[in-house]
Amino acid sequence: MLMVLDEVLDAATARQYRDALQAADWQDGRLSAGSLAKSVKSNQQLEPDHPVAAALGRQILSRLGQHPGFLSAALPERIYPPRFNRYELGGQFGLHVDSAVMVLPDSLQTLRSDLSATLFLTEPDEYDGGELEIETPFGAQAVKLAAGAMVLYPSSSLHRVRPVTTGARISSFFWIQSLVQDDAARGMLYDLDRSIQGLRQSLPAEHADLLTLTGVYHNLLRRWARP
Ligand SMILES: O=C(O)CCC(=O)C(=O)O
Ligand SMILES: [Fe+2]
Repeated sequence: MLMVLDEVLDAATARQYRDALQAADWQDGRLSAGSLAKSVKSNQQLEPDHPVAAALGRQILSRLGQHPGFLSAALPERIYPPRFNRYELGGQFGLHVDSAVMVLPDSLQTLRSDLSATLFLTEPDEYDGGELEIETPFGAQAVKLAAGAMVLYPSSSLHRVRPVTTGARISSFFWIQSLVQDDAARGMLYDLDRSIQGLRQSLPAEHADLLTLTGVYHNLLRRWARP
């Protein structure tokens, strides 16, 4: 399931982030690529412990922790500390698949990548190209979002970033280990949760059907969650 979350950051905050990032010192993205990605990757990244990256990464995590749509869609167990990349002057990231298991920085803990995320920090009209193209069972989907919006997609998908031919595309990217590993099960829980939230707008809180559906949601999550 491919999911777009609008306004993870409001436009003004995204602009502040972009300005702070533009002024930071970037390094070749190949330095952090695995052997497959290295051959197809031409972009720039900030070092994980760069002070700007560390500060903005913490702010993004705290926003996500309060974002009902993100929590419901991702059911996050662990989140990789957000990283930042920039593509310009024809920079791109060819077709690849993300590593399945990652070691969390400064820790011996691992993270299984269930979901990959890109949070766009530059507006679509600031650059040409730069679409994140994700292969899905229904064909390739090209994603290019407003600054502050984020896409979540299964880490099992092949994906690429098309060359940025003018301007610069700056984003944050990271991975999520979900409490519910199976994409289809997670998608059904998301649909159920959204329907329950919708019914809550029009039904009394103690409506018997609403209580039953809420119980079904939690009991399915209890059955499928694997912390
Ligand atoms: O820049 C993006 O949107 C995606 C980056 C990516 O695919 C990766 O770093 O593995
Ligand atoms: Fe990737």
